[in-house]
Amino acid sequence: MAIEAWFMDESSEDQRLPHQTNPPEHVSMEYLADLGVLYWNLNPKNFENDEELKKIRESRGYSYMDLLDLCPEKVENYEQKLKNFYTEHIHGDEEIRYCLEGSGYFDVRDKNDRWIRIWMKPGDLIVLPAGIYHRFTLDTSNYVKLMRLFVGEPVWTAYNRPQENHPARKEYLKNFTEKFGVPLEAH
Ligand SMILES: CSCCC(=O)C(=O)O
Ligand SMILES: [Fe+2]
Repeated sequence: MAIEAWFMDESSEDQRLPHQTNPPEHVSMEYLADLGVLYWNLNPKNFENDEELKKIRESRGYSYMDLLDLCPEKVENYEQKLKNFYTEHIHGDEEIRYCLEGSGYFDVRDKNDRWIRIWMKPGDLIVLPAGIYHRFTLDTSNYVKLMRLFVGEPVWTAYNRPQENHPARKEYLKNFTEKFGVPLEAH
């Protein structure tokens, strides 16, 4: 099963709406893979003893794991956190999220700096590469339960855009240049 992703429209309406263009422009897994985004579809009901998840964690060194239940009762400074999640940023490391319940949107910038909206639903595991500009919002269902994975001790620090001199950003752009032979415009 593939994940659903599309280019976003320019409207400033409620961030929890789908923001599809008219007509919709769907984005393939191959296109996302070119941006360095990895994807797996797993059985979310079996996350506690899933051999496939175990293999992914072992092969990629994801030793750390915790669960984030994104609702006002369970998260301190809920509104502020949601605001921060939707502020465009990068990290010095991969961001790995596995959706167990509910749903939400990860937005990532493509090589022409357009927003791609990735709809995370139960069973979707994605890896965003270090240095990719991204943000996250709940959708209109208003609830998501995510597994967070990390290599070693987790670092959640977000560096808000612009970050063109951040080593992770430079490295990400360099990977692009090597892959496509042309530099990604620095924004
Ligand atoms: C709710 S997890 C996704 C938000 C995000 O980009 C982050 O935590 O850095
Ligand atoms: Fe992030």
